[in-house]
Amino acid sequence: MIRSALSYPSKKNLVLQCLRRMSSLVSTSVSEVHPGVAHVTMHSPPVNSLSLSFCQELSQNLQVIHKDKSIDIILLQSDIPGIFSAGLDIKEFTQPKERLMEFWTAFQQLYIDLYGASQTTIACMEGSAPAAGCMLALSCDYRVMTSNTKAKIGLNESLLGIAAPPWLAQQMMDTVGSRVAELSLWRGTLYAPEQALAIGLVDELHENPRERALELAVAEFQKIPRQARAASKTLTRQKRLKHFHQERQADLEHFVNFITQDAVQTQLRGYLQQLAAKKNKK
Ligand SMILES: CC/C=C\C/C=C\CCC/C=C/CC(=O)SCCNC(=O)CCNC(=O)[C@H](O)C(C)(C)COP(=O)(O)OP(=O)(O)OC[C@H]1O[C@@H](n2cnc3c(N)ncnc32)[C@H](O)[C@@H]1OP(=O)(O)O
Repeated sequence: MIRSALSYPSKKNLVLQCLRRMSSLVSTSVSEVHPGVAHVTMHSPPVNSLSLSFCQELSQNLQVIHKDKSIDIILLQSDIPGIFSAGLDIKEFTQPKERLMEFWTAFQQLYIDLYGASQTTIACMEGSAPAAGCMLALSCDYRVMTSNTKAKIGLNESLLGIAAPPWLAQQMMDTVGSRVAELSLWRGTLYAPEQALAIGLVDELHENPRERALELAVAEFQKIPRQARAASKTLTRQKRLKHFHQERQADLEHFVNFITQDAVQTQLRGYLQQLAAKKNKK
């Protein structure tokens, strides 16, 4: 579905037009909302879970925006009320080995494309962001979250009987510090907005994260020279990305070996049943 949120009469932009054509096929849309500022909107109901195709599409859109020199700020958002992203699509974990490899490779690529984006990126979270949903937010430069207490954010992988990959754990440590990250990871804590703000997992709470993110982008971030923003990002992220590229193949093998263990598969099936049971109780 195409979002025609091109509320600003910008110059013709072939790249964005091309993105809109691609986006009409699946579950992300891209629109320029202000000169230099693009919304990337996730809309894969019911919960924006990151399936293989969703990861690939989001990556593809980010790669095209990266090449578009007219865009210097990306606002990542969801159009599903109460949800930013439910994280990885758990059903993907039960697929055959070849598919698992393709899936994890696409997820790794999404991390590279978002965490490594040269543009300034802002996560506008109007709802929950567990696990890889939190990864999307952690990969952005700035996080604005709804103040609605129903929303939760964090790395809850341990509650599924699995663990976050090392590079995601590292993002958490870089953001909230080692000790808080350590406790959060083994407890699988999902934080309410005020708690997330208190530990520095998000940067701001707002009733309307989209409105606030656009205001920040235009009134604050665009006033900082673009090349200085990009260079500052390189300072803090280059080392992590280099390490990630070195470990990428090992990370893939580790994922497949880990996720295909019988005990892990049993845990995951149980977790999916819990989700279904919760829904039936509603
Ligand atoms: C040392 C070890 C090193 C390496 C290890 C290697 C590999 C391990 C890799 C681990 C990485 C994991 C990252 C992840 O992202 S795992 C996914 C974690 N996500 C969750 O736990 C979220 C679960 N969902 C929820 O909590 C809620 O759904 C949510 C709060 C998001 C929304 O709640 P709401 O009440 O609005 O909706 P529901 O009724 O719960 O759900 C609606 C339907 O959506 C389905 N659903 C929800 N989440 C997922 C998901 N993540 N994947 C697939 N499907 C999902 C849910 O079952 C409902 O489906 P239906 O019943 O309608 O069919």
